[in-house]
Amino acid sequence: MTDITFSPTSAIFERREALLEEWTPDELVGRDEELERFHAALQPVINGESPSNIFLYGKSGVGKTAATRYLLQALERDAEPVPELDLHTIEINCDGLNSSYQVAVALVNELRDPADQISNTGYPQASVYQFLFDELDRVGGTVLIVLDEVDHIRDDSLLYKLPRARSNGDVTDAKLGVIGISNDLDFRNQLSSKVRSSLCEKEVSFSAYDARELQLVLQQREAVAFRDDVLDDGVVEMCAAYGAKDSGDARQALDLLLEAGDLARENNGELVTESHVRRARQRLQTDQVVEGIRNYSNHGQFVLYAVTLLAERGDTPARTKDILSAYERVAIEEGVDPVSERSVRDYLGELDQLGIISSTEYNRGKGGGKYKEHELEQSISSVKTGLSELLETTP
Ligand SMILES: Nc1ncnc2c1ncn2[C@@H]1O[C@H](COP(=O)(O)OP(=O)(O)OP(=O)(O)O)[C@@H](O)[C@H]1O
Repeated sequence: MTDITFSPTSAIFERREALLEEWTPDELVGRDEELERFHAALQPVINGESPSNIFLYGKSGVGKTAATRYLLQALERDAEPVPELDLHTIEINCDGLNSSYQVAVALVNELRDPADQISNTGYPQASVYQFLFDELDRVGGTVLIVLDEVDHIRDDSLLYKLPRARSNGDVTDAKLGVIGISNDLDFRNQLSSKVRSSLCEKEVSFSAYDARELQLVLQQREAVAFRDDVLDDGVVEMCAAYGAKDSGDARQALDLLLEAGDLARENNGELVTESHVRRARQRLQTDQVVEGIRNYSNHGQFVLYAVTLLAERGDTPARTKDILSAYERVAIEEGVDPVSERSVRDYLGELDQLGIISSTEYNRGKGGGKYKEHELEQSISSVKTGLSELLETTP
């Protein structure tokens, strides 16, 4: 291998990390309405009253976690000089902690000394709850517990117990407030009414970002992340417009700006242009497609592989019956029983919906019947990258 060297390049970025997920801005822009309602719901805390339980919901990347951290930091700062207020906040992400039991253990451990932690098994549920209530009383004062991705908890016993702990007399010395956060818009409706009424005393819904709000978010990061005047006119507006059209997710809009900056840097450019944004978007979409295929069911992947084989031979667009025969050969080679024709049609429908293939229906007129033709919507190489794990095991 020839000598490879790395030398720092600094024409584009000033602080690239300001575009990464972990970076927390000092000020949260574009969320005025949400912040106002959330702020009002937290007001009892600073008044020394019992906190309300608050439920935040909205799609992914709309600033729920960021808003929570931002407001709780401000609340902690303003509570500090108030002598009669002793405020504690705890944040737990419930992703990966799938039961009330596991979340309760995580909360106990968060409140306890590192030397005094408990394990995830071996105690009856009631004992773990008792540990938790004891810890809360020991800490005392006002305790706000943030349960991010709360919809990952499969049973609702903790969600019933915790918000009512004080009124039920389980906790006497601490004033407790639960802040539940969820991306799953159905979660709230699926809760039993008794859980809903206590967990969701105050609700704050977070709307998807529109293009104007995304522009504010991006401009705030641009000022920190990029060198002066490196972004060409229209770059921020374009990222914001794509972001609003795709999903209204700030994370995706920030990723797009980062990828555009990376592309400009890879090309040794001195400016990030709209053309970089377009290419960055294509790259990110390809990444998403590859990821989508990777996580797709086995038979779905076999059907897609059949379409890919036909595409490689130049036989696409192909009719459903031809894909069906190709799929059956693939399944047999893989040593699995093929699924029914009906299921293959369903997979083709799903792949069309996902934008991985495109399907067109033809009608041959009277007596001729209808038929469909399918072809890949994505490049053969990105589809094969997505199918790579399957292809590795194909004899
Ligand atoms: N208004 C904003 N101003 C600045 N950055 C923001 C804003 N909203 C979101 N972000 C950034 O976008 C990313 C995603 O935001 P956040 O994690 O708060 O979303 P969320 O609604 O909690 O969704 P998820 O559950 O998917 O995390 C974070 O990096 C965050 O810093």
